[in-house]
Amino acid sequence: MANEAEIQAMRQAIRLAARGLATTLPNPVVGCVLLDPDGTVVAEGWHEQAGGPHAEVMALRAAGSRARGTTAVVTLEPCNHTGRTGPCSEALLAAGVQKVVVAVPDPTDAASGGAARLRAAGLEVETGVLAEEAERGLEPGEGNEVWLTAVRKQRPFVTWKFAATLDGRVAAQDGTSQWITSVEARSDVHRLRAQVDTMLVGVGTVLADDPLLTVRDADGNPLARQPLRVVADTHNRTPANARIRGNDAPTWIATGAEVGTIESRLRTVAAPNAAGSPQGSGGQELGTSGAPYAGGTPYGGGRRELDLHALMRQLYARECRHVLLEGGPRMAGAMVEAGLVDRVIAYLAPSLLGAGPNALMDAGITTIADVWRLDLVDVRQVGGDVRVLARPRAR
Ligand SMILES: Nc1nc(O)c(N)c(N[C@@H]2O[C@H](COP(=O)(O)O)[C@@H](O)[C@H]2O)n1
Repeated sequence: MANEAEIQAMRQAIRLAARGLATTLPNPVVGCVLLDPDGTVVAEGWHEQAGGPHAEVMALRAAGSRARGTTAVVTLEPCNHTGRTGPCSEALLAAGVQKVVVAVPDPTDAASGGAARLRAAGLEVETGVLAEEAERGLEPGEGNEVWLTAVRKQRPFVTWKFAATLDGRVAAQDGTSQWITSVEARSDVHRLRAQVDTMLVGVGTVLADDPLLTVRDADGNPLARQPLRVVADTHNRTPANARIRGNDAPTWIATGAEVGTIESRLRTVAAPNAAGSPQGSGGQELGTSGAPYAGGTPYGGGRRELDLHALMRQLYARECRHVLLEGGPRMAGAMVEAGLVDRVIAYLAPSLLGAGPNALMDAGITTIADVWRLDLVDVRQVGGDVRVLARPRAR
């Protein structure tokens, strides 16, 4: 059983870990606190960036010779491998640490085994201490959930973000959409973008909005570290002069050539109400090109559509761990239907449009029994808008 001092130290380690949220990908966020036998904090450390020292090594360096005889309280099982840096299990042993308290086991084949190694060397090792808090965060979205989910599922964690009016519209009937939400909400989105390594949009969004999709500071200047911008575009319709092709950040136009496409059955839908489905026509849904749209998991106009699961696997292989899905409604629908959305962040403006596209279209849900239910994680006001953070329930 962890004692009170160790539990308090774990809370602090979780807070420390969160300092790395915008800098550690593709690595986890990890925090470490060293306690002396009285429960007094000797030193702290956190993982700052991939390739840099791990949290345990940072704490050991800060403690120096005072590390001997301490208890290391760490949010992720100490690694037991040589990757970009050496094994933390050996560093803890060499420093003379007596006990190790861990929140979450390392799920990777490569690095796990630290707890067993330390036990084999005679140390007391306790695991599972504040595991839920370490994974989910003390503040919503500030834990190691992104990395843990990505590694467990072998695909990037996907956050779907949208901004809409209270009646769920993401644009007006004429297609105009700037700006639905307040300047504060838009700044909040840039904080979110800074925490991801990939941004994904459908080509419809590129054609409609010509977005830049970079991370910018409060003055509008691009940050040094920019996520990879990915456009799902099976029909190669991203214009040559689209802003997303600019040099501000890396871009991948995913046409299917590298990812693969799948053939999908044609889905007919009930005659839509004109306001809710601008492309709807006489009961058969049309693709963005006007060709019959083949619904289902894939996305794109016509029958040849991007294999979204393959796209996620490819992104994972490129070391992408956190995808921010930024639009549009059909892309979001395809991702939801594919079971590829792990978190939803909605910015809702206290305004109404009454017509125009909805945030989510054609997610393969036709009856209320199949409604996509989510758990509310956090609701707060941002500027003049409301931000809702929700997590899908397992289906
Ligand atoms: N326990 C622990 N503390 C940290 O601070 C960490 N960054 C990790 N990461 C684990 O080690 C792998 C990365 O190792 P390199 O940075 O390449 O040396 C990472 O995949 C985790 O399993 N663990």
